[in-house]
Parts: sequence; structure tokens; C-alpha cells
Amino acid sequence: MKAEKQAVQLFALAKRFGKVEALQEMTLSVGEGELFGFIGADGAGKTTLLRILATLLLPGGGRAEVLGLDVVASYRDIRRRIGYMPGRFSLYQDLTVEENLRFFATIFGTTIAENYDLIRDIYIQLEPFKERRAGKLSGGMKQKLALCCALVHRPELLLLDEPTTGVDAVSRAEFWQMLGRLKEQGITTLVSTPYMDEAALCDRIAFMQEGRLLAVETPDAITTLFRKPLFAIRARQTWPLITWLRSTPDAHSVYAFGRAVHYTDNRLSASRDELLLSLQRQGFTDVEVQQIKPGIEDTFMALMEPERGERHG
Ligand SMILES: Nc1ncnc2c1ncn2[C@@H]1O[C@H](COP(=O)(O)OP(=O)(O)OP(=O)(O)O)[C@@H](O)[C@H]1O
Repeated sequence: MKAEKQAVQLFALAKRFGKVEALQEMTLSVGEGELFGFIGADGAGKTTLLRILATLLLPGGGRAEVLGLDVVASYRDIRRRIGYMPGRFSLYQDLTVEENLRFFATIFGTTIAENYDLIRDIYIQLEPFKERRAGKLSGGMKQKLALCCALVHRPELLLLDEPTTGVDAVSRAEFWQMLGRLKEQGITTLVSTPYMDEAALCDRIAFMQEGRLLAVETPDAITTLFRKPLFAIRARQTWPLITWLRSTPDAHSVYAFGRAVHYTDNRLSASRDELLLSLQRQGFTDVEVQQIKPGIEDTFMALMEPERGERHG
């Protein structure tokens, strides 16, 4: 049996821009064939990391290897073997769909026909618009074309920087189905996203905050890092509810979550009935309290808590 190989390895990788530490000694391995997600808010360092792996930015400290090659010493070889889709669209707006694709194929010394089987599923959806200029496509279509362009030279590794940001829900779902199919073809994908529902579709995810990895786990396992009792609370008035909960001494975290408020209590013994009673005593009406299983987003918020706690005093 073939030993498991690493597609990407970071060894205390660091990058600083003036005073900002965009990446702080990050160490991580991503195996061949993995669909790996980076989750983090704006400024977490996701773009910086992907740009270093795409050999477009030099590391400031530490080392990174892509497909077993050093990103500084072997940048030319790496560029031939990876596909990179930057956050802002990489397309030529004045070229048509077909011209864009042909352009990207040509710079890699290949043709659309040569690798058509890889892009076929995606390109079929674009074909009716192949004479249209890229600038005139919808957001979802642009993103599919950008993915085709990143794939047309049959890369072994795909680096996708927030590919679905600002794209409608249907196109987002279709895009992730495509990533699943690419995985079946053995392509390793590193993708950054601010969307927690997308995190659940990855083999493993890394939570990032201020250039650091908070946790790296499978989507199922990551929620076990959430250890405090979690309650979903509803009342007639949401904002007074949030304000009051935040003022209570045992509150650990309180945040709006859809129409409910997700509340964690510092006491492991906190009970639903007790909470319900104290809310009713405060005069809240139509109160519902339910102890729930934490999801990926709850876990992410909880792991970010130290800094949030400071902000909330
Ligand atoms: N070229 C640069 N010059 C100065 N600061 C930079 C530069 N690039 C990134 N930064 C800073 O580094 C930090 C990480 O930025 P980065 O773009 O990697 O984050 P991100 O997680 O990708 O967020 P976003 O989704 O906003 O791009 C931020 O504080 C950002 O302002």
C-alpha cells in the first residue's frame, strides 16, 4: 500500500506586514486528496497563507512545502502543478468565456480539449454563454469559469480563496458539489471560506484567527472541543434578552444566532429549568429555553472567546 503523502506542509510559517503579524508560526500538514477548509473572519490570514502556497508571496519566517517542494526554491515547478483561484476574480473581463479558458490553457502549454474530461461537468453549464464576455456573467457563472481556468492544466492541488463569497446559495451548493467531484478524481483542495455550512463539507477544517490556528479537526470532531452547556433561548424581545444575559455573572458567551440567542453558562451544572425561571422572573415573555448540541459555528465562536470576552469587558 502507498504511504500517505502530504500535499502541503507548513513548518512554523510566519509572515508580517509592518506591525501586523498576518501568519504566526503556523505548522500544519494536509494529506494528498484531502478537501481542506480554512475558516476565519476577515483579516485572519487566509489570503496571505494561500498566496504563499501559490508562490506569489514570500514567507517571512519558517518554511512551506507544496507537493513536497519548497515554495521559495521550487516556485516554478509548483506553479506548473497547482491551480490558484484568487478571491477577486482572476478573469479577463473583456475576453469571452471561451477566450479566457483558452488563454489559461495556452499559458500552461495545454489545450481545452486535452483536459476536457476534468472540466466537462462545470464547462457544460458555461457552454451556452461561451461567446459572452466574462465581465457580463453573473457572479455564480464567473466563479465557475474561474474554477475551469484554474483546472484547465490539470493541477494536482487547487488553492481556492473564498471562491463562494458573495455568490447566491444555489451556486454555492453547485460549486461545492463540483469540489466533491474533483476530490473523487484525486485532486487535493485547500479552500478558504467564511461560511460555516461549507466547513461541514470539508474532510478537515482549520479555524484561523489573527494569523494563528485555533484548531484543526474533522467537522464532526471539532464540535467536541466545545465543552460548556449550550442553550438556545428565544423570547419576545431579542435585544433586551441579549443585554440582560450578558450582564449576568455566570454568562460565558451570548450571541444572536438566527432568531434565537445562543448562550453558554460558566457553570457545568446550569440547567434549562433554572434559566427559564430566572428569565421569567426578569419579566421576559414567550420564553423558550432548549439545551442544544453545539455546531461548527458555536465551536468557532467559543474558541475565539478569550478575545471576545475582553471586548465585552
Ligand atoms: N500587502 C499587505 N500589506 C499590509 N498588510 C497586509 C497586506 N496583506 C495583508 N495584510 C494584513 O494582514 C492580515 C491578514 O490579511 P489576509 O488578507 O491574509 O486575511 P484574510 O483572512 O484573507 O482576510 P480577507 O478575507 O479580508 O482577505 C490583515 O490584518 C491584513 O490587513
